Amino acid sequence: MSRTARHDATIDTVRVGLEDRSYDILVGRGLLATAGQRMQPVLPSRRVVVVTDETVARLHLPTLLTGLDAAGLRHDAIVLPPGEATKDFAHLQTLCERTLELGIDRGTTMVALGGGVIGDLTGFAASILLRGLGFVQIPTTLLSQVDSAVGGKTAIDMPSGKNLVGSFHQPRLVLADMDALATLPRRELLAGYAEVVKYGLLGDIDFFAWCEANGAALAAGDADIARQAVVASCRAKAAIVARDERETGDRALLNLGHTFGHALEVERGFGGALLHGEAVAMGTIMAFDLSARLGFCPGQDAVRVRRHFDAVGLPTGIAGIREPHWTAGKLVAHMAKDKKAKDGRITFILAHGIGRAFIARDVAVEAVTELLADALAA
Ligand SMILES: NC(=O)c1ccc[n+]([C@@H]2O[C@H](COP(=O)([O-])OP(=O)(O)OC[C@H]3O[C@@H](n4cnc5c(N)ncnc54)[C@H](O)[C@@H]3O)[C@@H](O)[C@H]2O)c1
Ligand SMILES: O=C(O)C(=O)C[C@@H](O)[C@H](O)[C@H](O)COP(=O)(O)O
Ligand SMILES: [Zn+2]
Repeated sequence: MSRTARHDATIDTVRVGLEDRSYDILVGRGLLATAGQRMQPVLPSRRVVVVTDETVARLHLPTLLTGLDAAGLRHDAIVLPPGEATKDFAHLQTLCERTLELGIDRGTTMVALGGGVIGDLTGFAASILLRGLGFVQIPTTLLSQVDSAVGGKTAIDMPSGKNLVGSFHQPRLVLADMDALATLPRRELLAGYAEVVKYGLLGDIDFFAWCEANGAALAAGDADIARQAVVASCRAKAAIVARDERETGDRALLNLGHTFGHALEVERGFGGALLHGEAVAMGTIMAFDLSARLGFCPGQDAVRVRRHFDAVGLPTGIAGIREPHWTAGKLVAHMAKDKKAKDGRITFILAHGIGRAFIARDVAVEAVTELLADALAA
């Protein structure tokens, strides 16, 4: 079975079906405080190393540690600086050295407590430490709950591109505690929402309509709407990952908005001026605009996508972030380093309409350059 889902009063369970690497995603409240007991069945020993960032450590680490104590688990914590700049080689080295100094063994489990930065970095460290440790994801941002904690892509950024060094390494459990979202700044909530909308845009027009109806409430902090969004997103991602774990086909659809978005992130630098989800929102609009220009997609669908991102308060154009030295050519050069590129050609995720994304390998670079030049001039 590729996935299952059941509901038991407060906790939803979504199964990621990957044979002997299958695992559950639990979505609900109070999961940090009960994490030790919930993790125990997937731990090879009673020892865990929690990795988090300074902000999350202050807000949520004490609750998690209480939960680990309650289950009698031995734990250490490693706290790193917050932000995208931490997802680099230097912090990977620090994390590996500090973990090894703790005297771990192959039965030790790494626990990522935080957003996608901590999850991607910790997952990658877990995949290489002692040639592979188990790890558990405890995502605390909307983005990490709906996307990065699920599916086993782990990575660090390189100066030349996003996620260019990494591995596929599935977690053994994902605990998405909805209580954690209560402390998340609105800008981060919105950035995560861009990846929620992605699931509707790539394959489910009804879910996009749900987003149009509920996005404003989610952005305003409605916890029940957020929970529904997390469950629906995890179901959508689990289904894709179960049929294409290593992105040999369909999984590339999850990259909708990312060919453009990653190029914007690299050009802007990894310092927080542009969040990943914000770049994905801008990139998704560009992908729909390009689809419309190339005649694949009705122009009204591209307008509808832009209108929704605009309505919830996500940035929709690059005017606010571009710097004077940016050119369409530079952005295209970044895209050429994208991991989806094949035989020297950039791969794009385009759409025949809302909910109908497809993988396009033969897009004329002139059309992309023209679109970017227009966006830069707007
Ligand atoms: N592996 C994947 O499949 C995948 C998918 C999507 C994105 N990503 C990656 O995820 C990263 C972005 O993740 P992100 O958006 O979670 O960013 P992040 O990890 O930088 O977290 C955003 C900010 O929110 C703070 N924070 C986290 N939880 C909080 C909470 N509960 N309350 C208050 N503050 C909190 C963090 O300290 C940080 O400053 C990018 O590097 C992106 O490439 C990976
Ligand atoms: O899980 C996936 O597959 C994704 O593409 C999810 C994306 O939201 C995420 O940003 C991912 O890290 C991008 O992957 P990459 O392979 O382009 O680095
Ligand atoms: Zn993403």
